Amino acid sequence: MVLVTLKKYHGLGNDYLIYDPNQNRELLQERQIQLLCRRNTGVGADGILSGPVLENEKIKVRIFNPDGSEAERSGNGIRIFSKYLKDAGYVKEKCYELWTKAGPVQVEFLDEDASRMKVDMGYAAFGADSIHAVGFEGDMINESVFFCDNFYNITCVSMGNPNCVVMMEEISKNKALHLGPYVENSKYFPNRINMQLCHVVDRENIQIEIYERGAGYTYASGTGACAAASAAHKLGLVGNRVQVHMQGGDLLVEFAEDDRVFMTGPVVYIGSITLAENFFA
Ligand SMILES: N[C@@H](CCC[C@H](N)C(=O)O)C(=O)O
Repeated sequence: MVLVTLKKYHGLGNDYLIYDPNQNRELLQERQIQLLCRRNTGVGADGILSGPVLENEKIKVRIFNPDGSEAERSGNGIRIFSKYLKDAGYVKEKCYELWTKAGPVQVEFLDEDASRMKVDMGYAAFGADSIHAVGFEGDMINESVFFCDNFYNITCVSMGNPNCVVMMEEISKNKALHLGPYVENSKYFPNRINMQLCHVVDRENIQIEIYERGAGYTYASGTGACAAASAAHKLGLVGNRVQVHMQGGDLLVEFAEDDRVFMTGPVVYIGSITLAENFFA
């Protein structure tokens, strides 16, 4: 009898399952990830964090979208996985380094129960090559691009993973649901892309709606928040400290003197799940 156990956490309503290979026997296959993430017939999640894999003194995590594809990075995923590492006793320090497919990030726990963290997300990159965009050269800042029904002003940002920030006067969930699939699967982005609709409220506040690659509409995104704030910062629309307002709540994004990006926000533990023996059958 093989019992599969998972933990569930969320960051501002962006929910993830933790699959710890040290507690379970086998690695999850693409089809199993899809089944687990289904809202009505599975456990339901915006993604799966598989780890920790402990190698050469590095702590590694793999990030999977609900369609089974692997993401290079996830901001909420990093905070969620960090809380799990604390809760499960893997990490005892106040600061530690976590390795994602896109390289390492530095995490600082801001309180005893690891429910709030500040993460050094590295630098935003705006080059077409950093998101493997086709048909563009150099930085993709404030480009007018046609998607489905209209021209949109976009700024593309790699936060380790690819993001397309669409600047708009008014944003809504319906607009994200309408435009998201066209942007995600556009011919310009053969690796697909995450989309953020972004409304700049003032120099300290922006509002975003998110449509994620491999996941669809989500309540919040850490890399999405950093990408949108970075786009607004690059365009000179915001200062060095930006509150990013999303359906699920707010993340603070800060820029250092050299434009290094820091993300601060919460994580909540939901519970532990043991799958029915025949769940994958
Ligand atoms: N929810 C995330 C981003 C997850 C990965 C994304 N869907 C991708 O494929 O890049 C976040 O909080 O950053």
